[in-house]
Amino acid sequence: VCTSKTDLTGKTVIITGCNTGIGYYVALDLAFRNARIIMACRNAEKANAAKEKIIAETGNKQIVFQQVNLSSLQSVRQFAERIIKEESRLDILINNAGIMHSNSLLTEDGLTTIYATNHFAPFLLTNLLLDLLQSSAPSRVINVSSHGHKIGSIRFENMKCPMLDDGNRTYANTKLANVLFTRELARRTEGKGVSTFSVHPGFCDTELFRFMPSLVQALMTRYPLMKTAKEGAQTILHCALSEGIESTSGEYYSDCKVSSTSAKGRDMAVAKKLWEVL
Ligand SMILES: NC(=O)C1=CN([C@@H]2O[C@H](COP(=O)(O)OP(=O)(O)OC[C@H]3O[C@@H](n4cnc5c(N)ncnc54)[C@H](OP(=O)(O)O)[C@@H]3O)[C@@H](O)[C@H]2O)C=CC1
Ligand SMILES: CC1=C(/C=C/C(C)=C/C=C/C(C)=C/C=O)C(C)(C)CCC1
Repeated sequence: VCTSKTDLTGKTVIITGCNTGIGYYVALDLAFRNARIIMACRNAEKANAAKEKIIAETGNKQIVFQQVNLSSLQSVRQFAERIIKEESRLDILINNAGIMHSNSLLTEDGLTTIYATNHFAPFLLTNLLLDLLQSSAPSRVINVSSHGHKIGSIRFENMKCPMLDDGNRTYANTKLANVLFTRELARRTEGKGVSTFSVHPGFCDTELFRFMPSLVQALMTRYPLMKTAKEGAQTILHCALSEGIESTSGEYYSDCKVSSTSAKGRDMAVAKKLWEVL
């Protein structure tokens, strides 16, 4: 459990995909801490309903919805432009949104939807907002990854269109990209007041598994060690709020402590090369 007492009065936070699941509970907790929260979500109806719930529960009226579809690079660029124009500061960026489904869908940019949403969008968004994060330092970027990254690998030759790659595990590959992106981002922002962490939230009962067969979903929810979405929010909150963890920038966290990644998750040559794709 995140035990930080940090208050966020005067601070601005962006959380992607926070109308439901783990992101919702991150937003709710940070609203209790008086943050100005920008809910970066794709569905206006769902986002506004979640926003009203958070305002009603916390009394914090500084909750704003800004529409973004993370499976569209144009939408990500437009969102970042609006933020840069309208916001004077950005203290915490939480790249939480993610999807897990078949990789046969392609975006308008010709990317596999799952790779576009889980890796290319947070990669692009963070880089577009980096100057604002740096001018607001000390600031933080949290990238929500998964232990699933441990069976992932990065294949640059078909990263944009992995459906051509038989035997791929696209979700796991995107989560490995999150781990590596975080490590290289930490290297690039060293000494600039921006800290970044990748997080495994735990195996949580959320809508992430909505595209799986209902029988599998039913079996999963009977798994006794499954966390609630609120429990899944804790490590993200720890990385966003805890004092004195800046020296671990770039690391991967699970259960509110630094955790180990796969060997591929420590390959800095691959991490650096991520900046050459897109
Ligand atoms: N649940 C688990 O066991 C685990 C989850 N994770 C990670 O945690 C993160 C949160 O997932 P979780 O809460 O479980 O899942 P949910 O499906 O409950 O929430 C995902 C959120 O992402 C949003 N989203 C999806 N696609 C887009 C898009 N194109 N543009 C904008 N927003 C989008 C969803 O919006 P909408 O409601 O409109 O679909 C939703 O708000 C993900 O990165 C996931 O990979 C990691 C390990 C385990
Ligand atoms: C498939 C399946 C199971 C396990 C699923 C697990 C462990 C999923 C983990 C998913 C993660 C970590 C996703 C997020 O990144 C159970 C419940 C054992 C039994 C029912 C079928």
